[in-house]
Amino acid sequence: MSTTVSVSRERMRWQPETLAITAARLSLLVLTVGFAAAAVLGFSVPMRTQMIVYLVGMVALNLPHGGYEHFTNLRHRGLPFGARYVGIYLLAVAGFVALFFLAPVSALGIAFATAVAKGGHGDLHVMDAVVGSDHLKYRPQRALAALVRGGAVMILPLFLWRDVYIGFSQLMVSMFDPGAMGAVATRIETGAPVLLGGYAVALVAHLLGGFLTGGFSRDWLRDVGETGLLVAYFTVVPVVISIGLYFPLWYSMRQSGRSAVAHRAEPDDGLSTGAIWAVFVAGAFMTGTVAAALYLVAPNPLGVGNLLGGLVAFYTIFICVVAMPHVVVGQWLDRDRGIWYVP
Ligand SMILES: CC1=C(/C=C/C(C)=C/C=C/C(C)=C/C=O)C(C)(C)CCC1
Repeated sequence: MSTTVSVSRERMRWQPETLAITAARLSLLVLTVGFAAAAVLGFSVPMRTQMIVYLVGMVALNLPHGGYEHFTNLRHRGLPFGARYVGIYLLAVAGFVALFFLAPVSALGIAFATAVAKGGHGDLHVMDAVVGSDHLKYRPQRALAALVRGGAVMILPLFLWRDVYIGFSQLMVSMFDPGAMGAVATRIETGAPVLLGGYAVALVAHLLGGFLTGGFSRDWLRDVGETGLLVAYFTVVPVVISIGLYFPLWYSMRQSGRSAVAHRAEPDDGLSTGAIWAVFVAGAFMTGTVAAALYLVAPNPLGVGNLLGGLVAFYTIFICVVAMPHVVVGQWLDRDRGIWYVP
């Protein structure tokens, strides 16, 4: 009798990863429904409020998770590996900043591609570890899944919130070269319908392909549900808020669920609290130094608009400058483990 009770309690007790995935889904669902209702009732959120939400979401909620991601990637890896990682990472940061001076429009394109890659590939590994990805049987299928999930973040808002999107893109480019602004606007204007068409084709191919290889399975159904939620969220929620809350509420929340699964599978490395604290302080110091250096070298660090807009533009360039090597060095050059490690 008591065994039955404890077994059913065990089943009912939620694992951290289940909680994280559910919380992420619920957060985006509530925001999507709320903003859809607001739109129907004719309410709109002032840009000032949107920018404050973005900064709080990205700086206070998302940045700490980025530090934690680096920490878990370097944990268990030894000093030579850590030193090599940090060295290549800083070189990549410097190279990316240099590209913003040489070709700001192309660099901005790489920054946007970083957001797509981080969102998409990060989510693919969450599917592998927690949600289920058995219906994605072939490599091109997995690449398409990552493109569709990450593309929802950057491609959909471009079409639906075009003026705001272009305005901020111009602001970001103006940090380095206000003269390059005209070129950005026309490139984005002409590229938008092509990108949206491509995205629609990729979306249908991804969902159909998953059905063909996985059938009417639980994993496929979950994929349809989550992909649909992302598409609805980025369609309905105004772009500055949608991107600013996607990273903390979806990306980071779900990655913490994946990390919970990864930790369970590996032995404790015995790092003392003091050592963990020291690594975090060193990481925070390095991050702050990169931000300060970017502020000092950029000709117009806060762009040529108002202060709040300038802060959004500066923070976005900064986070892309540190995120690009995070994906390239931390994941794609680190074949053994990478930032989205799944045991
Ligand atoms: C296009 C665009 C934006 C770009 C956001 C980007 C590019 C965010 C990247 C975030 C990353 C890489 C996070 C990593 O953890 C803004 C500023 C929201 C304003 C509206 C238009």
